[in-house]
Amino acid sequence: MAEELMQQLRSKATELLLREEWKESVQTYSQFISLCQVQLQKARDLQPNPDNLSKLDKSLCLALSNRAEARFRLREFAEALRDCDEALRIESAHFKTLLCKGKILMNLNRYAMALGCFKTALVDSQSCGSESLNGYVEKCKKLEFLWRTGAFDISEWVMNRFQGKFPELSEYIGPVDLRKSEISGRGLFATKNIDAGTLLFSTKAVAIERSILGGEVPDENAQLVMWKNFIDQVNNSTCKCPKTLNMIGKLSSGEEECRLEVPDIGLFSPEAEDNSTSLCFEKLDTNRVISILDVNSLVENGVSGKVLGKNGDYYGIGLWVLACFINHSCVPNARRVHVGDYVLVHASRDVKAGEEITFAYFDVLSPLGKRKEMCKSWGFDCACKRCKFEEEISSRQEMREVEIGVERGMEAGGVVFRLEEGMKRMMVRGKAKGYLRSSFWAAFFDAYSSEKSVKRWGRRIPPVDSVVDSVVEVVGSDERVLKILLGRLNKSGGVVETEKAFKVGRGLYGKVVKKQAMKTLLDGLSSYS
Ligand SMILES: C[S@@+](CC[C@H](N)C(=O)[O-])C[C@H]1O[C@@H](n2cnc3c(N)ncnc32)[C@H](O)[C@@H]1O
Repeated sequence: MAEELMQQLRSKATELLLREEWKESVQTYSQFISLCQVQLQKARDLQPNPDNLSKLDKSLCLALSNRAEARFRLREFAEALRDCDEALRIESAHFKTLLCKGKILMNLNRYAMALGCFKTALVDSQSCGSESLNGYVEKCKKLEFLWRTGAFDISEWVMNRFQGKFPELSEYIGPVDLRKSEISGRGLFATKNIDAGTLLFSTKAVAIERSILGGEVPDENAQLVMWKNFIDQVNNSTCKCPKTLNMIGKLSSGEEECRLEVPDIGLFSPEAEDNSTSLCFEKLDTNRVISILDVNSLVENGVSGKVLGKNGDYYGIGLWVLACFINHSCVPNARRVHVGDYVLVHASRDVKAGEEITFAYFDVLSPLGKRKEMCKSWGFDCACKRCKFEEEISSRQEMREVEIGVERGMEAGGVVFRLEEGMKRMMVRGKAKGYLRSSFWAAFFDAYSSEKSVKRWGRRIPPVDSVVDSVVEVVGSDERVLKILLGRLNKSGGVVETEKAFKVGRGLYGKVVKKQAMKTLLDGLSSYS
């Protein structure tokens, strides 16, 4: 009777699996597995018949393996892994299970462990002769190497004008660590001296919601739908994966950041184990999820971000957990490049060991007043060195004169001239000069963009090079600054300027774009008006 029922359930579950009806297949396999486990127990207790036991064990192992495959397709990775481990306890070299476990681990970016599974399966695969297994081994080796070394290279894809598949990327944590921040709560810090363009980390989104939002005024309804879908996705991920739940639980929801614990950066490594032994874990309250997303989600085309290979109307919002620990500064030193579901964060200028890694949450090539407004909309007051310095000199006559010039629509060259003269009188030097040039960048940009203006103001305004140097020293590489530099390069074309353009380009796109591909990007930028 029981045998007959088991037979029926097994046939039905297999059929559902073949029809790719994953959810129903999981349900039917679960019924089969429960029944099989009861039968096994009975067989052990009552009539220890080795043949019968072995037959039941084999059936159970295969059912667990198939349920794992269905759960994998449903992206229920934690449960799928549990099934694999249970199946492997019955038969340690079960080919199908090893393959499935390897695929799950690869999806979780746990490359070293995945490679272990594929290699064990390979030993046993002579009889199976699996070509796809060799493919997995090769892919996994490559990703494991990237994860260990951070030696990313997206040049080929860039040179193909972003056509075809995204380059294969892995997660990676470079020379950074999490510590208490003087800015607010926790922050990310450089653990050694880093030069512009160095990859700091790469991480895959927990969730991303994308849409094409065209038009001048973004459609509010479409944005609301996106936001709702995004929250659902995050809730879904936390329900399916205890590690994701644990990571998201560590993020700030905006209150009393100074009291938040500093998590070990290892928690965000793909190789970190889920430290929950059971799958019964607490859910995050939806209101808390919303607050966490409010504080931590990033738009793909943010001021310090660049989405490669997408058009202008494209809009994406996502959650990349390690990036959530990066505080804002008006003197930022990091940028991000979005490639597929990954975000690659790199230094946008040279960074010293121990320095905090910071993003520009908004356009920092803007004056103090505007930056203060933007900070307010983010819910904090910025207390960076640049803001403090500008606050201190804001009442000086020289600064008032520059502001009046801007307010009254004075010619850009005139504003630049007033600012430079004012800085001389106030004896503003070094980095502080870069602070003010960055704040009045719009005037510099306009003054250098027009031939007429350059001719008219001639030597009364500083050369492009020195302004670019001081602005990049303060805010790191920026597309608008690079465009001005490239405009100048098109006219003069010197070796020094070319080298400088490449260095600023590295700060903008990161060293993951090598020289030839960088040239493609720079050419695109200089032809874009
Ligand atoms: C993405 S989180 C950054 C990490 C956060 N400090 C933590 O401990 O999790 C963004 C939040 O950090 C705080 N924050 C970031 N930059 C700041 C700044 N320059 N000044 C004050 N607070 C800042 C704000 O509370 C903001 O909502």
